[in-house]
Amino acid sequence: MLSKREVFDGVPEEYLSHKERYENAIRNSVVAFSLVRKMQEEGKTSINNYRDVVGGLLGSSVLRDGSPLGLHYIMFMPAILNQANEEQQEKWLPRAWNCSIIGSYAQTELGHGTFIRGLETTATYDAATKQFVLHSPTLTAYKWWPGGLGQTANYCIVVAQLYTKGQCHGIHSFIIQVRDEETHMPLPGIKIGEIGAKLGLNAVNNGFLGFDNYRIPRTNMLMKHAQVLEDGTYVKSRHSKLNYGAMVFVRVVIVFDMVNYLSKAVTIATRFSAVRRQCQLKAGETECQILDYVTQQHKLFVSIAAAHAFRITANKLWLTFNEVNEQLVEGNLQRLPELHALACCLKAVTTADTAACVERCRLACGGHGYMMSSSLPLTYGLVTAACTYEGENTVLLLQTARFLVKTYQQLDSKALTPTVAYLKTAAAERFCVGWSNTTEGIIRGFQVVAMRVIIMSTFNEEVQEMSRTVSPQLKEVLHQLVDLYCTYWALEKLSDLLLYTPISQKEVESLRLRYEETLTNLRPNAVGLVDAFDLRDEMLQSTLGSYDGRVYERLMEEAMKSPLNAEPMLQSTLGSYDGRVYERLMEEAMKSPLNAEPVNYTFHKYLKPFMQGKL
Ligand SMILES: CCCCC/C=C/C(=O)SCCNC(=O)CCNC(=O)[C@H](O)C(C)(C)COP(=O)(O)OP(=O)(O)OC[C@H]1O[C@@H](n2cnc3c(N)ncnc32)[C@H](O)[C@@H]1OP(=O)(O)O
Ligand SMILES: Cc1cc2nc3c(=O)[nH]c(=O)nc-3n(C[C@H](O)[C@H](O)[C@H](O)COP(=O)(O)OP(=O)(O)OC[C@H]3O[C@@H](n4cnc5c(N)ncnc54)[C@H](O)[C@@H]3O)c2cc1C
Repeated sequence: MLSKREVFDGVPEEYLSHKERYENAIRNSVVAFSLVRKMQEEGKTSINNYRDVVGGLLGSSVLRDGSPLGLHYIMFMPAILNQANEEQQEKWLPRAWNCSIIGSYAQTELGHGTFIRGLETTATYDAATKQFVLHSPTLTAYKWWPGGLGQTANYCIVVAQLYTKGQCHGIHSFIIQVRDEETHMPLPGIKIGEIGAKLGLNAVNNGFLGFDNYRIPRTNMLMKHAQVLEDGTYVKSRHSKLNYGAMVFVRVVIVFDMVNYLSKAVTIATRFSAVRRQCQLKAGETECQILDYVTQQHKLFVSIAAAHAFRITANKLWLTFNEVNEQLVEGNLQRLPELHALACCLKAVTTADTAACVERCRLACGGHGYMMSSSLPLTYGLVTAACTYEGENTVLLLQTARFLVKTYQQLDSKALTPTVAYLKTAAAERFCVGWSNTTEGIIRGFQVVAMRVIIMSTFNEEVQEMSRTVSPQLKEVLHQLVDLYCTYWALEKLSDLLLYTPISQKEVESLRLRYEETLTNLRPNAVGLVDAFDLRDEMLQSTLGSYDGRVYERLMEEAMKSPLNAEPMLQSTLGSYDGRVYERLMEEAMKSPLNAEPVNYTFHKYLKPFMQGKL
């Protein structure tokens, strides 16, 4: 539906100013998300399947550098669903769902991201007026990063330290209006703006937000789990981490996003490698397709396998997420720590691997991969952001490690849930069972090492299952992909396997041979495998990766669109000699042209009619 709409104006985004990019993004987002509303009216989408619909739109080329409306769907609505009581959901969800209000999620502050218990924003209950007073006591307490908050959202979920009857009860969430619904002007007591240009996601309109003793009604605290009664009495949640549910949801969604980005990148690089010819094996011969070089296959094929492995794992994670949430509704919190550990681990592993794979795809395209028109630099900008947002990867891996160590310590006393059941056998098998160079053998080795096993065994099990119903030819290719994924990681993580399993030098050598043979066996199907991702040219938006292979013609056509470039400046807000990091970040943010006016014209022209259902 999107590709039939007139959303592109023909000028590559790279040549637009920061402000124009925002304005373009609002226009395109309104067109794209009005489709969600249309599908909703036609009964084609509901709150239950909107992950697919919204995920698809956000991953589409129309919103190729992100969307200022993304957070509204990805975090604002899920936070209301997860943290608001029934009455609050009835009040806010219909308005959010039809976009008559647009929201963001404001948790991170200028001085605090990972350690959320250390947030500085306060929400102090005033029983006399039945209001909370929101305040940012310092510069480092300013909210910093929330998507769409700069000039787009008029509401947001704010995470703040709750004070009542003189006591702090830790961080809680509040729904807060930041702009007037009619004029879109910031409300008194609210200081709001955009944080400025970034490595990628420049259309997202990430914002900052400060409060000057700003008052909201008591009922704007999200009270599904913990409550503040009218007289200021605090009622505790049955589990302090239930309020973190929206973060867990987004971590699951991110795994799906990575499948999308990885399949795009590897489609572009594989198609290009079939077109590109470089070097002669013998003088006078035609130059070779670079896809025929084993080194090139080594760069690319693991990404094809990983895209399938991640998709299968994402689906399984989604099922687990829904199962555990159903149990939470029934009051059973037993699997919450497992879900948290799984979501942290898979978000971290898939974003880190995707970022590495996308960069390899870019390098695999040589100089042309460095062109913005290849779409690979932009894709890298998007995936590397995911290594940081929604929980920095190292920190998330430490959360999973904490859960694994705790589980391991209780191995004999506790029944293990399916995703960690391998710990029991792995502990018993360590060094006792010999090494085997088969897929199952490698998985067993990784169970001992306890790394990446989730993804690998899920991929293997699912392919075994599929093999029962598909043609022998397809079965063979699917098994080659699983083999490739497992042998690749066995060779990458040799030091772990050498430390913790009895793998021998001879077995390592034969593993290398097996890996190279699998690359060669996959070569004839490489282009077919990426075609099978079924990504339309309009979605890829790449000069290198289009289906028809007109790489050189497209590169020239794109080059012809270039105006003269302004010279870039080399400056850093973070690294100056005087250490005025936060002051400089704020000074730079204030230079953003978007902050020069309190309301951008796109609000009146697009957002407001959209929010009022007139578009
Ligand atoms: C298109 C996509 C757009 C995406 C836009 C991006 C949006 C954002 O980035 S929003 C901001 C996201 N921010 C973060 O993700 C912050 C990361 N930090 C955290 O999640 C947490 O602070 C933490 C997990 C690193 C630690 O939390 P903390 O409260 O300090 O934890 P404690 O040390 O007090 O307790 C640890 C205890 O709690 C368990 N736990 C932590 N989180 C959860 C959870 N979500 N669910 C269940 N359990 C959780 C943890 O496992 C520990 O348990 P025990 O070992 O039993 O003590
Ligand atoms: C593109 C983008 C969009 C975002 N969107 C939003 C949004 O919509 N809403 C929102 O609220 N936030 C948002 N964020 C903020 C994001 O959630 C944080 O940046 C993220 O949680 C990491 O926190 P930080 O920046 O404070 O990093 P830090 O925690 O300061 O990390 C810096 C370094 O310290 C290390 N480190 C930190 N703690 C530990 C530890 N305990 N042990 C070992 N190492 C540690 C990290 O590994 C990292 O190497 C966004 C960020 C980005 C980049």
